[in-house]
Amino acid sequence: MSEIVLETRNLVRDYTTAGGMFRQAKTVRAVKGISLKVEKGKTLAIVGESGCGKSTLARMITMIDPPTAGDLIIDGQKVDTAKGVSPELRRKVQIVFQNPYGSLNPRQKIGDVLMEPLIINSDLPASERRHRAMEMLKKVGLAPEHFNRYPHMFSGGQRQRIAIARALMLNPRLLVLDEPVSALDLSVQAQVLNLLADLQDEFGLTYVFISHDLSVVRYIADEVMVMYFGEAVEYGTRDDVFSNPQHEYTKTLFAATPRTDVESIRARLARKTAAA
Ligand SMILES: Nc1ncnc2c1ncn2[C@@H]1O[C@H](COP(=O)(O)OP(=O)(O)OP(=O)(O)O)[C@@H](O)[C@H]1O
Repeated sequence: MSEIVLETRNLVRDYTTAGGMFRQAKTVRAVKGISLKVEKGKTLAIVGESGCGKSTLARMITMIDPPTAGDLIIDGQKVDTAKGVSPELRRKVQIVFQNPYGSLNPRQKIGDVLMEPLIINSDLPASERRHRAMEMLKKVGLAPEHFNRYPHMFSGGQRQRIAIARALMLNPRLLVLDEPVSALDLSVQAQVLNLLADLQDEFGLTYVFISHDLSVVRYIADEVMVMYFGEAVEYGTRDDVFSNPQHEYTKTLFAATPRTDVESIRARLARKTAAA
């Protein structure tokens, strides 16, 4: 039987902007009732143009920003969204942001970046924390000597690997990836996407992958949701959505998007690695 790691039922998020002397307070419904289910080990990609509510949905799933209404169910358990994030939820659900420059503290060595979640959320002894951080560095394709270096000493792709490693330190069930490769060069994008695919296989991870890049989505997703003005206008398997889009907006989006070919870069990288 399939195991559902993430379910949302009618998630809604309203934002109220403050009023002023000449302005009335206004409420904007950024997400208008999103329902979805993601099975263990699968990737749901959320696509749509800027401002359609993708990041708001990501922030609700990770409880950075609690929903205004609706249900959030993680591993079959309804989250009490009024109570804020429990330590259990923090362990199970992690997020990786687009900007690896902004998400790492420049004054913290990489080893400390990786060990921090364990200090806050576990009672592992220091030697074990260090061992786990070293192991995770290797898993994301970095080396033990990187442990004592600072973020500015790494390239963009390496920094994103560090952010992914940090997100995995607590063995989460669900990883929300908010445009994780958008800030990277195309060839580096392919490497990071490969890494994410490998880590998913190794750890049985479930992904919610937010992106505006359809070639990336075509490569990484099992299922695709297309959002438009806070609503899901399309939701289905990747092949169904790509080969037979139903909604006018999706048809226009697909027609307007040039295909940057991440898949061909991936194939080239695979050939290079095989030849090395
Ligand atoms: N904190 C906030 N206060 C007020 N309005 C907000 C806030 N966050 C988001 N919004 C509004 O909610 C809507 C959805 O924004 P959101 O950032 O989720 O879209 P997005 O699809 O992720 O866009 P992008 O790809 O540009 O990040 C937008 O109209 C945005 O202006």
